Amino acid sequence: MITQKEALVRVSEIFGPTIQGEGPLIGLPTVFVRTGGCDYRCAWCDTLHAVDSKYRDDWQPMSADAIWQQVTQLSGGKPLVVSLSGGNPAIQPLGPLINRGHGEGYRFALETQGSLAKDWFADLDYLVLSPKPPSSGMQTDWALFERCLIAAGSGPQLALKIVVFDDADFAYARDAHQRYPHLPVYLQPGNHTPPPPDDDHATVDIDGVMDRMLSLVEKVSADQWFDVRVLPQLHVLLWGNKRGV
Ligand SMILES: C[S@@+](CC[C@H](N)C(=O)[O-])C[C@H]1O[C@@H](n2cnc3c(N)ncnc32)[C@H](O)[C@@H]1O
Ligand SMILES: Nc1nc2[nH]cc(C(=O)O)c2c(=O)[nH]1
Ligand code: SF4
Ligand SMILES: [Mg+2]
Repeated sequence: MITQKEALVRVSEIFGPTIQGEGPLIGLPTVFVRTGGCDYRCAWCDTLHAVDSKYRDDWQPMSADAIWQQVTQLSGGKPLVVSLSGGNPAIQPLGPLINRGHGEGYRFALETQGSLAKDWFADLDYLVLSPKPPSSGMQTDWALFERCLIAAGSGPQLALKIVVFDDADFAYARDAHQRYPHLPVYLQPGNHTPPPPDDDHATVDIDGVMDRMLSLVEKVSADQWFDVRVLPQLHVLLWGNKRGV
């Protein structure tokens, strides 16, 4: 008998329950599955330990079963939202994990930059697309982004979450909203003091982040951009750069 080898997921960390700190599900109790590896390298990435291949030895290849065991242990077997983040989780074969969790009443959200579309996006409950503004040093391929929307179809609830550091980023967010006026937009101020990957106790300049958030609110108001939400990274306000929260 031929048995098909199950594709393994490269996992950087699994943690929770905590609250979702960003975007449309902010405040909701959540378990995070953070995958390792990313096709981007944003200048200000706050999760380099799941991006830089220097840390790949820390990324465990895991089966859906093994991941699921940890998730259910953390949640005490009670269904909640599982947030798939990274790195870019779209690189990983996450379809079987999503199906497994749905069978037990869990819901799944995915955070991705929108550079890689997968058929299993249609199985998600929430797809949070976070295209990267100019300050990241990355360039958005909108055709690839579009493929993510097509793959998702009418399956998950969709949202755009855009990090804003400066005026050029704000203009980028405006443009993204014009491209996809049907998608709810969440703006979040950039953390200009992201942790170096080896030091999750690195201090955050919360005053600086809040200054940026305030100017974001002022820009939104001055622009009369009224169908948008401006949110902080709540977990950063609560725990700074600490990892695993
Ligand atoms: C670490 S990423 C992982 C998922 C995926 N690679 C992405 O970028 O959407 C999760 C979210 O954190 C945001 N993020 C990363 N670094 C940040 C920073 N320094 N300040 C604010 N948000 C940041 C990203 O833009 C993204 O919305
Ligand atoms: N609490 C909490 N909320 C988050 N929202 C997005 C996160 C991420 O790093 O992807 C994150 C995270 O790491 N922690
Ligand atoms: S796309 Fe996401 S995980 Fe990848 S480098 Fe950018 S912020 Fe970090
Ligand atoms: Mg983060």
